[in-house]
This record gives sequence, C-alpha cells and structure tokens, in this order.
Amino acid sequence: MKFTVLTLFPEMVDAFFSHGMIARAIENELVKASTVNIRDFAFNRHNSVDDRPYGGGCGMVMRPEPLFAAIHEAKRFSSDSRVILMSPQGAPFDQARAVDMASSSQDFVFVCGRYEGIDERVFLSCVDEELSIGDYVMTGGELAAMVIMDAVIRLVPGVLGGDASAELDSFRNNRLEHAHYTRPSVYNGMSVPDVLLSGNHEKIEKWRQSSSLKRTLLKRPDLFDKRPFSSEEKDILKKWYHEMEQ
Ligand SMILES: CC(C)(C)c1cccc(C(=O)NCC2(NC(=O)c3cccc4nocc34)CCCCC2)c1
Repeated sequence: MKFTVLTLFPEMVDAFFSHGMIARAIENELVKASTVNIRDFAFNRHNSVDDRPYGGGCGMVMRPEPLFAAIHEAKRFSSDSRVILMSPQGAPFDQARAVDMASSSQDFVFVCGRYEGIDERVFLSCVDEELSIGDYVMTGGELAAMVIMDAVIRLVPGVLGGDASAELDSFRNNRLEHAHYTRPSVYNGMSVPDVLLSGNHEKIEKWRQSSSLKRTLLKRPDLFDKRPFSSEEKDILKKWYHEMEQ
C-alpha cells in the first residue's frame, strides 16, 4: 500500500512520516509513503499555483494545471490508485472507513487543498472520492491527510504489535478505552485499583470491560448506536441496576 500526498507544504507531511509507529511502518516497508509538492508542477511564468476566482469574490482558487499534472505524476508510479480529495464536503471519515482502507489493495493519492479550494474541473476529472475529518474550518487539507493516514497505517498488517487482529474486529471498536494505570502504585495519595494488582486476569478483564462501558455510557453514548450492547455488557448493566436498586 502506497500513500502519495499532494500538497503545497510537503515538510508538514514529511515530518509526520518521520516519527513513531508511522516512521517504523515505512522503514519496515509495510507501507510506502511520499509527498509531492504541487508547486513543482506550476510551469507558468510566476510558478503560481493559485489565481483569482472567476465570478469575483475574495480569496484565491488553486489552479487546475499544476494539480492535474501533479495527480498524473503521482498516478504514474502505481498501477491502481485512488485519488481522494481532503474536503469539508467529503464523506465523514471514521474507524469503519479506516478498516476498509487498510485492507484495500489500491494505492492512495491524497490531494490537500489550500486557499479557498481547488478548481472544480480537477475534482470532476481526477478525484475518485472526497473525505472529511470533521465539521470545522481549517486552513488546509494536510492535517486531514495525516489524521486519515495515521488511522489507516496503524491497521496495516504488521504495523501494530501484539493482537493486532483485535483492532480490526469492529466488534471491539466503538467503545472508549478503559482507564489506564502504571507505576507508581500510589501517586499524589491516589492508589491504583486493587484488582489491577491482583494478577487475576479474569477479574481484571471484567474490570476493564466495566470501565470501558461506564466511560462510553457517560462520555459517548452515541457510540452505542454504531454497535449495540454485547451480552456481556448487558450482564454488567443488569448487575449495576440491581446494585443501584439496593
Ligand atoms: C462546514 C465546514 C466543514 C465548517 C466548512 C465549510 C466551508 C469551508 C470549510 C473549510 O474548512 N474550508 C477550508 C478547507 N478545509 C478543508 O480542507 C477541510 C475542512 C474540514 C474537514 C476536512 N477534512 O478534510 C479536509 C477538510 C481548507 C483549504 C482549502 C479549502 C477547504 C469548512
């Protein structure tokens, strides 16, 4: 799987490729990743990548020629690639989509807008799909590309150590993490729940399921729409209900 990011600020994305699990995945050749500077394809007099909008109005629009040339250059190195525009009009990116993309056989070419956006003719003729990371106004699409690559690359087989398969299990997804503790066992007068020091793995797993269920209920009840209560979760809820009824 290969990611090529088309951007006016390649240094931003190259920095993302150079740290942590992402850098290791690239070093271990589990994924290929590169950036293309759109400005390198601005073959006009002033190397300009933007121009004033037809119809007037404020702001600038990204010119079609440099984008068109950069996309075609990016596609040259891959037999089957999907051109995705990072865009506020895009389909909402979520974990399910990350799981799909991580198992895709296609390469990805991510296009990052700047200014007021890209010329519509590039969208109409080159873009296969639009993705959005959320409803807020940003200055460019680069952070969206990095968010999406972060979520997808960690799911590529071999990137996550341990029981990576659990990550792909949508059953496990859509719940918040249980509380995490590490040494020291007492910090600022606060101690770690005894069960976590007990070594009783069945009780520890139960405590963790309960912690995850409690936090999801309190902080993100909407996640239950994506994946209803499991039978184990229902048992925990019944237990809580009877305890509260006492
Ligand atoms: C209604 C809403 C969403 C608030 C909105 C409405 C109108 C404009 C924007 C906006 O931000 N325009 C600027 C722009 N944003 C993005 O690229 C972008 C934004 C958000 C999530 C994204 N995911 O990928 C890319 C994303 C970067 C510069 C080039 C033009 C696009 C936002």
